[in-house]
Amino acid sequence: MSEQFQVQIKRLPGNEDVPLPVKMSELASGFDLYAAVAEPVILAPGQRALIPTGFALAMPGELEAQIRPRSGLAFKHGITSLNSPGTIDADYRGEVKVLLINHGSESFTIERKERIAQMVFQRVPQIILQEVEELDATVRGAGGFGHTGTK
Ligand SMILES: O=c1ccn([C@H]2C[C@H](O)[C@@H](COP(=O)(O)OP(=O)(O)OP(=O)(O)O)O2)c(=O)[nH]1
Ligand SMILES: [Mg+2]
Repeated sequence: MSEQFQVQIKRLPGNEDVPLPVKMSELASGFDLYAAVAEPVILAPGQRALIPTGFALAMPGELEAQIRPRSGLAFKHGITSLNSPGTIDADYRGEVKVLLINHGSESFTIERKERIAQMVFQRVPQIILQEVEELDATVRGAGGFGHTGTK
């Protein structure tokens, strides 16, 4: 059994009909998120919209939640999360929202209670940034952005 964490979830008023996030298989990484839009939202090609989920979270301080796209929506319709992975900070108590964009060639309608994205919890190590005058030398040095190949 892997490590377990208690994460509190609060359904926001008026969303009793919207399912809370759910794992679709036993070992799924993510909890699928359901749209809590009052009315269907039509996303024309190139358009983006902030989609409410109808819930808020309180998680232990060593965690974050990431909002990731659903690959099926991306593959079939070009619908993805624009700021992927979206970051839900442990101290955020507002409604979790999903920033969707339509990269497809046809309009896509987001209906209430439709599964629009997934939420993966991650451990975030506590980091103390230490300012120094010099960094240690490495073979790579400052090489980056494709310097190891021609493409
Ligand atoms: O996909 C997302 C991304 C963020 N948030 C919420 C939770 C997160 O804790 C907060 C801030 O997100 P972020 O730090 O990415 O945005 P920012 O533009 O830096 O805003 P802020 O100045 O509020 O930190 O917004 C969402 O609900 N969904
Ligand atoms: Mg921020």
